Amino acid sequence: MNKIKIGLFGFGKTGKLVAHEFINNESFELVWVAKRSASEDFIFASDALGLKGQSGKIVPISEINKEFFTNNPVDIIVDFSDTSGVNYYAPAADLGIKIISAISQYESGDMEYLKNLGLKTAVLYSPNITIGINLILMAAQIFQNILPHADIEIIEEHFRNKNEVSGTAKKIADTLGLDEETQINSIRVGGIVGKHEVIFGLPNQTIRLTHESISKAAFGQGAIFAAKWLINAGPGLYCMEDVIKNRVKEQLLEKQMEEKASSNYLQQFKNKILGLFK
Ligand SMILES: NC(=O)C1=CN([C@@H]2O[C@H](COP(=O)(O)OP(=O)(O)OC[C@H]3O[C@@H](n4cnc5c(N)ncnc54)[C@H](OP(=O)(O)O)[C@@H]3O)[C@@H](O)[C@H]2O)C=CC1
Ligand SMILES: O=C(O)C1=N[C@H](C(=O)O)C[C@H](O)C1
Repeated sequence: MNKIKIGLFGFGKTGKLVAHEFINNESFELVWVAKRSASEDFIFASDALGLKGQSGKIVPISEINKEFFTNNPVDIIVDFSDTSGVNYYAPAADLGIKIISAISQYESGDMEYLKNLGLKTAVLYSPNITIGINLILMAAQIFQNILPHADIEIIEEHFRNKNEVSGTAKKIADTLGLDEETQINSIRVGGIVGKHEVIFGLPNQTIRLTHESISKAAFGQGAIFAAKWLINAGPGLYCMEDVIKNRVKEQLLEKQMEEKASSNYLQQFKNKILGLFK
């Protein structure tokens, strides 16, 4: 089966781990990696990561344009750079290249821009692309519906020098209709990769939904999960919830088919047995 070709924006603290996951996944080929500055030391991302082969030619973002995309075709761009990465999406969308944007916080207006790009190609946006945090987000909405009177607070914990409030926490707050200014509590200590907790306070009990990214590899695994779905998606703007819901539907359908097949089999077996006594 043809491998899914990936172009990666960003080769920093997260991009390096994401590249590692894609290189080591046999369903994908990491074709190139674009970063802000040219690489002085390595030609390929695989070299920089100490991996065999020649995967992910490292190029400066200044080389990225329609001609580059035409000469270095990929199926999906995965963006772990920064908000400026969005400036390079349009020529890719024109060529039908799909886009996974994992930039955690966009400037105002950028989301509308992504929606417009979704008219041309499949665009998935996720401020936190781990499967786990998106399951928490889905569960938190269900809990809030069941417990409309609960007090809700969010705690987000990250590494010492993360300057901005977590984009993930803002998305959770926005989804639950919370006040970003007063109901998100940020902790910055050590090298915490990313931990989010949604606390539901009730008079006689407290419910806590917690997700912790132990390694940045979790973001690469989430991007892989998303890419395997997005490759078959039509134009539109999607989120991780769409991917997860689709997977749940597929699994329920498979289970229904299995049950139907087994009940048909049992019915045929019963008919054969009964036929022996006629
Ligand atoms: N959605 C998710 O699940 C997650 C999202 N993120 C987000 O990913 C982004 C990167 O995080 P992190 O790796 O920690 O940041 P770093 O600062 O460590 O890395 C940023 C990388 O992007 C490159 N870069 C900067 N601007 C551009 C550009 N315009 N085009 C291409 N490359 C560019 C930098 O290049 P150079 O090395 O040359 O300076 C660097 O390689 C952030 O927005 C962060 O919030 C992070 C984790 C999870
Ligand atoms: O900067 C990071 O590292 C992360 N940023 C994202 C955020 O701001 O929510 C996602 C993850 O928590 C890691």
